[in-house]
Amino acid sequence: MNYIGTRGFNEHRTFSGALLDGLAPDGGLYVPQTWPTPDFDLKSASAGGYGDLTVKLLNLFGVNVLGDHAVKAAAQRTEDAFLRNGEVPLTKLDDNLWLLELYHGPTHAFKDMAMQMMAPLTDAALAQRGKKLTLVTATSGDTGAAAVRAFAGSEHVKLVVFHPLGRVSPVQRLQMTTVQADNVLNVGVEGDFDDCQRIVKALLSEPVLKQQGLISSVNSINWGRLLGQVPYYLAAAAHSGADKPEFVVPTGNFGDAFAGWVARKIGGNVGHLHAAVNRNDALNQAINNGKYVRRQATETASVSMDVQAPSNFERLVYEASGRDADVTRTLFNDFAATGDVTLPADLQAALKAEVSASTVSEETTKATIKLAYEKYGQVICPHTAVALAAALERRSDAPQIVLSTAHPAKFPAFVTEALGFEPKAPDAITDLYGLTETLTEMPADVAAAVTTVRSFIEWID
Ligand SMILES: N[C@@H](CCOP(=O)(O)O)C(=O)O
Repeated sequence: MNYIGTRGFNEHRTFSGALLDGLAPDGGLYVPQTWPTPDFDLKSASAGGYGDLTVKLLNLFGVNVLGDHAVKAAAQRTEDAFLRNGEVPLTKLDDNLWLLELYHGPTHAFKDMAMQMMAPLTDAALAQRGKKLTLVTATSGDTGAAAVRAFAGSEHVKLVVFHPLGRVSPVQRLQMTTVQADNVLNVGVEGDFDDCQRIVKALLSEPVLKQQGLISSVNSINWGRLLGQVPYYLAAAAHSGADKPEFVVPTGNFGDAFAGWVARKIGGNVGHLHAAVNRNDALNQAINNGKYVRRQATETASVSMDVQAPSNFERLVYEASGRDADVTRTLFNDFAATGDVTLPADLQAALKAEVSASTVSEETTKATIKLAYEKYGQVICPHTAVALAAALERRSDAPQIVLSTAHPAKFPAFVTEALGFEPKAPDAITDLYGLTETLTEMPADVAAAVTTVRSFIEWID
């Protein structure tokens, strides 16, 4: 299994190469050269357990270049982050309606599954090459916390996490800034998530940094990160017993929804995919109105979804255009230059055939948190509420699985406003309050980021 880029990069990287590059050298995103056909039954694939399913899936996508030991370690760690008391965390709300609780890992967000897996895989890839690595990562809250948790203390990795200053929840910030590890640097950027992601993409091809050693990212632009999110679609679909359930996904950088697309593409028991966004709805506008426009992100309660330039939209465009690298490159280069592109009508229609999308207001988000508690007895986070609201609006006889992506105690203020009481927090969250924080601040500027990262990574080979 080799990987190529969405903008025409065709040098065929192995999984290991794609993992350590993060982005293809021409700025495109890595995708498998061809979509593999599993030689195992995906519908019953989780019968042997989540770890076993993950091993099969990782091998299918060529992760075995890193050796069986690394694959097994990765699968074990992702299983530990996924299960709730040893079980698939699927909660039935109603006939044909489930919540998939993806927040039972160490930082109480769905990012833990893939990030726990990325740490042993990255270690194995570096050991094979005898190299060290700088990881740069943009976060609107959950990715950064999960990355810090997974990589803190790693001997071979230095991790720099950029978050929009004052625009992640206090718990998310504490999860990042209170981890005192020499190999981790937290940077608050005077801007929004899209500024952070733009900076990260620029750093990956920055000549001075590249000269100093390997540099990659653990955002979902990295194929390895995204692959770690595929198994839970298959496990949830199998566990529900439903035939081709629809998945409704709270959406920011579009990595999670695209992982669902991958699960379906390789023949998984996955039906329709719906991306639910908050009022930062560039993705919804692109899919439904054919206009992809970059606006400044505004703050919402579902803060991790405050994204206006969702990176994985590029993978969807590549696939929907029939893997047309010229169309993809032109569209995303134009978008980077002007921030305003109109999609060709045939491309828009093709995108719509793959994924639907809708926008949920702040008012509806709050009302849905209340409804989830009163009708279903569930306390949910604002991101989950966005997806549940979208699912309820789409309700038919079709089975639906709503991804519940974070613990409500990561967003206590808004959840308390909605419910009139504070969500019960696990010890891992209450223990954060009062700890010492370490944070560097910086303008939303690539040159400033280069200086910041350079002075942090002087040990690189
Ligand atoms: N919602 C994310 C934004 C980054 O997404 P990723 O999937 O590309 O890592 C966050 O919480 O940071």
